[in-house]
Amino acid sequence: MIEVENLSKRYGTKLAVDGLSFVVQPGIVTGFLGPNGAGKSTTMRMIAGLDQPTTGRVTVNGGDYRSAAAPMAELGVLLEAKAVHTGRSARNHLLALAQTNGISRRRVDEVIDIVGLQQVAGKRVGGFSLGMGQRLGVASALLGNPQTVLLDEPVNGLDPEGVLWMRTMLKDLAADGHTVFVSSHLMSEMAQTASRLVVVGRGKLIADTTVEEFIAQASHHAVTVRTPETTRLRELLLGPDVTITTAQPDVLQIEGLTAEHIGTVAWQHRVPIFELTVQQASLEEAFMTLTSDSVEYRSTDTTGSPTIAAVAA
Ligand SMILES: Nc1ncnc2c1ncn2[C@@H]1O[C@H](COP(=O)(O)OP(=O)(O)OP(=O)(O)O)[C@@H](O)[C@H]1O
Repeated sequence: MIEVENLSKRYGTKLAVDGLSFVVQPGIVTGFLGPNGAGKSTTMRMIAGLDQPTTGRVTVNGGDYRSAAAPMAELGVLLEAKAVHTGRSARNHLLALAQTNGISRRRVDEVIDIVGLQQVAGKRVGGFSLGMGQRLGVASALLGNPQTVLLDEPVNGLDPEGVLWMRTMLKDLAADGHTVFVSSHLMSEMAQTASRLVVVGRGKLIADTTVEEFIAQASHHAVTVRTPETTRLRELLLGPDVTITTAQPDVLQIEGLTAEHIGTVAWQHRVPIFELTVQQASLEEAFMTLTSDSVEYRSTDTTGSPTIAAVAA
């Protein structure tokens, strides 16, 4: 479990993290989302004990994990590209890490298997692709079989097979009772991986909720109806707080009524319905809506980047 209480971090005049409080529970994957510069990495660095909070506190598994007898069994961390001896093989890198932390050689082979680096474990890390480097980073994080794992953008640089592997591995870890806290810019990926979301913008908490609630909050609750009798159906449904627009000659867009209500009225008045669809925002759309006021750097290209990877002008 990770408990973050009234956490703030100031760099000069910049308040990078502003009074954040949230709890990351074991047994599920929790996603950490926010536009560029929202304070995700700073928060993760403070959780990992690599940065000192200006105010507030963090506990991992109920205490200060660094003073635990075996810190690597408490928290496994994958932050941005790690400093690794590029001349060393992946196995030797992990062996060195294991030795200094009292971890067995057997566990080194286990984590190499878990991350799928068996074929290249003897090769120099310097020749690794970004994706292989990410897998090695995950292997290091898992070496101590930690109760809690903290991963900053772990799918960065992974190919589709690697992304699928990461998703499955994170879910398996959570299903085994671990606490899994993972940041990503890839909203669609988070939708498939995480059960809960902590969303930040300009250092502040925007949402701490389930993926479903997050999407529902930002959805317009519009219902699309396809019928050959648009005029009649419109007359039957119009009322206070109901907005009906004609999307196509045989398609109505209805806001303010549930699909159940629309379907029942149509059935009662023998109006044929060929389609009745509840519109739901995608996680990308929900994210854009809820964080639109907190984007620090905005891209001038508004053609719909799926990643909100905003560009500083
Ligand atoms: N060492 C530092 N000195 C000064 N400002 C910093 C420092 N580290 C981060 N910041 C600022 O704090 C804010 C939060 O940065 P942070 O890297 O935590 O955001 P982020 O959500 O991880 O962003 P990204 O998704 O781009 O990685 C940014 O405005 C950043 O410029």
